[in-house]
Amino acid sequence: MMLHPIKLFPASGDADHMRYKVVFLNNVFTFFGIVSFSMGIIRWRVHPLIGIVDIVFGLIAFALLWALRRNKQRVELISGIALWLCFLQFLTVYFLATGNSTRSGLLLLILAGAFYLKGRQMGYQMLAILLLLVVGNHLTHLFPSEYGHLDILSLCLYLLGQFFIIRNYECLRESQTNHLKALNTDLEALVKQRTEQLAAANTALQVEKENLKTLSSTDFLTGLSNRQHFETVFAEHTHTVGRKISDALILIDIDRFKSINDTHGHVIGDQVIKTVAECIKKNTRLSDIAVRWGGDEMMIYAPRITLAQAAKLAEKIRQQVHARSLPDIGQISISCGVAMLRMGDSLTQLLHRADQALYEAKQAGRNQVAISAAE
Ligand SMILES: Nc1nc2c(ncn2[C@@H]2O[C@H](COP(=O)(O)OP(=O)(O)OP(=O)(O)O)[C@@H](O)[C@H]2O)c(=O)[nH]1
Repeated sequence: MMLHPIKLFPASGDADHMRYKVVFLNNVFTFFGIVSFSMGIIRWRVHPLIGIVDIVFGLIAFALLWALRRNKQRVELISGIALWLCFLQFLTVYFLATGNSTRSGLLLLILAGAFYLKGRQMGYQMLAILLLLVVGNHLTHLFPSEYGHLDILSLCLYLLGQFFIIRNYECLRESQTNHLKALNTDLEALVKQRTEQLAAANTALQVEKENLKTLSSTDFLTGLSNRQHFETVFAEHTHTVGRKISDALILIDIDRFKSINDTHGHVIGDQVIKTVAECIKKNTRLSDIAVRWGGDEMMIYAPRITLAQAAKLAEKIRQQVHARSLPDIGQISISCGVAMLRMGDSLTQLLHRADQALYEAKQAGRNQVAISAAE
């Protein structure tokens, strides 16, 4: 349950972080001002000096109340002034008044106020000053006082008793605060640990996602893009491509691959496919897409390229493949068919022209590049 300070007078600006002190001082000034002022008027006839002192301090209390209402942020300064004025009034009343020991209760108020408003150090100092003054004056009789030995003893005991209660309460509060702080530190560490774990898990997930994405778009054997990925990219690309398209498709097929497989087995056949794929990868730009279309058929889709450049690229790859000598097999060769993308072309139409060119290359004796007759 949340505890709230008791308000004698409603204090505005309660959102202030020092509102407890402000409310406390508001109450003290109001209560003290009324009491002191009234007591001053009552005492006026019996003891004019004390009456004047009471009235003056009552007025000062109202002045402080007014100052506090205008300057809440200066609560520390105002509370300091109030404390010392209170102390001053105690001195005047204590040393000048006669015939009444009840006002010594003011001592207890000053001590509690010092602890509450100014903290432990000020509380200790005030306790020492008050004890010294009371006991010192009683021993030296510097100022006239009607307090007897027992009065002084009980006063000192009240002061000490109050001090122990405040001190113990402070210790209790401190241990509770420390306990809360320790809990908070544990909680912060736990939150930090969990956040780090979550961040690590998130990064791992991202990496896994990227890996899966790459895997789903890559041909396992060659590392080239797979057919499905190319079909998607081609559809997106032709959707956004402008009027000035100049893209080429180079269709590549390994010559007499069936007989390589039949003679040397599928494992060696796979090696041949990988070798051709490496040559293709080595000669493609970042903007090109190298694809394993299926079986021993691969292709390069090269955007922003002329027909002559595409044919030259195909020829270069053909020469490089032919220049390689594979263990057990020796030389291998490829045939290439080149076609250019036309406005409104579907992939099937483009492929059909490239395939026709490839067929021409095969018919003409293989190990060569042919350009589509439609170009
Ligand atoms: N090793 C291996 N062989 C494959 C793979 N996929 C398809 N093949 C084989 O590749 C051969 C394809 O041969 P074709 O392209 O039809 O004919 P070819 O012998 O290359 O004759 P030309 O193309 O006319 O020169 C078939 O024997 C398929 O079994 C694969 O992933 N690995």
